[in-house]
Amino acid sequence: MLSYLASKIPSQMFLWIQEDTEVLSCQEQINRAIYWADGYVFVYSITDHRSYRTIKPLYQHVRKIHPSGNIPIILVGNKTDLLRARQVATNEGARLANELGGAHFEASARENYDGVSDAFHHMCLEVSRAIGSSNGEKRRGLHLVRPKSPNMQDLKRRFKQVLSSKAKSSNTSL
Ligand SMILES: Nc1nc2c(ncn2[C@@H]2O[C@H](COP(=O)(O)OP(=O)(O)OP(=O)(O)O)[C@@H](O)[C@H]2O)c(=O)[nH]1
Repeated sequence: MLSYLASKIPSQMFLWIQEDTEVLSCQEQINRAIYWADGYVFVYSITDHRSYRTIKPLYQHVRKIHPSGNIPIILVGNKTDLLRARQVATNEGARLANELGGAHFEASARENYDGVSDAFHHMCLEVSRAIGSSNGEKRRGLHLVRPKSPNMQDLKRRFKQVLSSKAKSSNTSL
């Protein structure tokens, strides 16, 4: 879920976060959750090309935290029910997934749960394969404390607050 949330955050957000002491802990929480995740589901909307372009910087952020790169990822293009509003072609999604080393899915969370379920089923198989082959070694040399219980709703609310306060301050400085 973290990656889902993260996929909605503009890449510049990470820079803003670094500049803002109050929000630093928020970034830290995100980084911890990234560190501890067993797999990543990157979600974009097929009706919003900007959301698609956000995936790569987010993936690079994840790779900074996991330089080895052998963490399961999948890429999901959501909102396939909105046929006429499509801005991201299926082959664009497939190409990016291939570049990032993961599988590509398209789904409509509104229409039915089959596509969502297929994507998560695939992710679960990949995660169990990765955990099975890691021999319990994965988290040795731990440098980040495991988050107790990431509250994604709270994180999302805080991100929205930060975005709106940044928007307000840039409006007033114009
Ligand atoms: N048509 C359609 N709408 C969807 C689909 N998935 C989500 N939505 C709608 O998209 C909007 C945002 O969905 P949320 O679940 O709130 O996702 P979010 O991450 O908060 O999205 P943003 O607020 O847009 O960043 C809601 O109005 C949902 O009903 C989908 O597959 N198809």
